[in-house]
Amino acid sequence: MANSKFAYVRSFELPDPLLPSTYIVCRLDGRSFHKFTDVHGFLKPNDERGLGLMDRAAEGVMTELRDVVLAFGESDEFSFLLKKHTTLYNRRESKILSSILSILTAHYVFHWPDFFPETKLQYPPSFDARIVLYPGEQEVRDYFAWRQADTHINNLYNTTFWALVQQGDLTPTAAHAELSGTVSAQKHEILHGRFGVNYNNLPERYRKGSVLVRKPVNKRPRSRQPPPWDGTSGEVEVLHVDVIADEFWEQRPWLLR
Ligand SMILES: Nc1nc2c(ncn2[C@@H]2O[C@H](COP(=O)(O)OP(=O)(O)OP(=O)(O)O)[C@@H](O)[C@H]2O)c(=O)[nH]1
Ligand SMILES: [Mg+2]
Repeated sequence: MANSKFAYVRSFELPDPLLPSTYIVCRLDGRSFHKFTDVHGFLKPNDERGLGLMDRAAEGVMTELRDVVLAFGESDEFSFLLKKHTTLYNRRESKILSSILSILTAHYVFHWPDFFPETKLQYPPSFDARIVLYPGEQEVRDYFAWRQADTHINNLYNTTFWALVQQGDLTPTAAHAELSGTVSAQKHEILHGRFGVNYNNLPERYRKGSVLVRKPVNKRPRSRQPPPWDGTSGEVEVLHVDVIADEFWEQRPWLLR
């Protein structure tokens, strides 16, 4: 057969399965979003439209890939958690990573006009992605706590920085110098004392990031047999929770099953 002479090249395609019974987390991050947000006139430090669009794109991922049970987003990044025993694409790393990446990017572009009706896309935005495997529940909990701590730290810094620049008329260099070595209480004090801003009254989405949670199936099966179900319904809920810590996971045990 004509084909057989060439078919050996297939053997160069190596399998890339992710370890079974581990938690798969895929994190995406906007490529050069410093420039992208500047070119498209995003408000500083937080643009409600931009963050809403990221949430919408992440929801697209969760709608298309039912095994994604949780997502957390801040700034230009989103992390997706797949259910522990997922068999999506036979757990092939490249398939899972590239699918999540392209679904999010496509939704970001597709929904752009809904969030930025007045702003034409000047060039195609893109994202990078990585997959990390976590062996147990504790690492998964700590992972999301880590990302959310990052949100708190960055947002407090950025909010104070831009208040000093925009309202305090400091140069960016002077604002950086003023904030250098300050702890969070001092930043709260600068915001409150000098600009009358109570940080805790800023929108939750800015301070806490966005959490997208797959809702559980509510229906009880007729028979006593456990249903052959994957533990999740299709519905996705968008939350802005204080801390993604113990209580959060205990209230939603299906996420780590
Ligand atoms: N003005 C504005 N900028 C934002 C907003 N969200 C994200 N950004 C920008 O996006 C950047 C995200 O940080 P990084 O991911 O570290 O930087 P990056 O330029 O995307 O660089 P790479 O990720 O390394 O490609 C921030 O530094 C901001 O410049 C927003 O709501 N408003
Ligand atoms: Mg980035």
